Amino acid sequence: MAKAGRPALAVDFVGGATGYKLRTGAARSHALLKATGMAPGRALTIIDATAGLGRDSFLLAAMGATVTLIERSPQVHVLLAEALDAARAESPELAAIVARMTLLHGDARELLPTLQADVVTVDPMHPERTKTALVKQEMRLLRDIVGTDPDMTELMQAALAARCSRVVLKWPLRAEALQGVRKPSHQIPGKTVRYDVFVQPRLVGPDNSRADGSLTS
Ligand SMILES: C[S@@+](CC[C@H](N)C(=O)[O-])C[C@H]1O[C@@H](n2cnc3c(N)ncnc32)[C@H](O)[C@@H]1O
Repeated sequence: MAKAGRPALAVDFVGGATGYKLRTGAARSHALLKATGMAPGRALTIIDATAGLGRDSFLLAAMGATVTLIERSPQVHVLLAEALDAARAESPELAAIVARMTLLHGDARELLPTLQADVVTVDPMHPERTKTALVKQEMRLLRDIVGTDPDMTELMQAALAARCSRVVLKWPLRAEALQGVRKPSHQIPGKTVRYDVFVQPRLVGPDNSRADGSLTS
């Protein structure tokens, strides 16, 4: 429930910032696309391990990816489910995007070992900035519900152990690297956040098969 005098947290794929990015074409040059390795004609499968307000997932699905969203907060999961339903009913274009999105409720640390995708994205709640006015209101509302994600290192370790070829961590531009997580392969800076990209070593099984089922020579 919203605190007195404060608006309630809302997830909106039809209007708002998400809709704006799509309408103006700004989505096509978004740094997240580069970080995930998306390119025209390259439809990736992506697991968004921290779905939150679903904006990153929606952007990726709108650009052609098939996205599995994982959210552990029951309240946020309900908001996401309702927003997906609303977008599905809004127009055939939005329904086509939503058809590429699958929402799961649960803890990604437990679900990731059961899933497989090209890319896993992780965007935990970022450390609070000293100038709290700079934190967008919707992030403050989200933090009131989900807290601070103190187990984000464990989540990153689960992501790095998952069956995927790339992990992307969204993190504040100038923040220290997460303790207990290996160095990223490279970083892609945005205006206020950066994307730490971890290219995964190719997994080869005892029978010379790779994680994707193909055989090594
Ligand atoms: C910063 S928000 C993500 C915002 C999202 N990238 C977006 O575009 O709206 C982080 C979200 O991840 C969720 N979360 C954190 N750790 C999680 C975990 N281990 N499993 C599932 N969800 C998790 C939190 O409940 C919160 O809703």
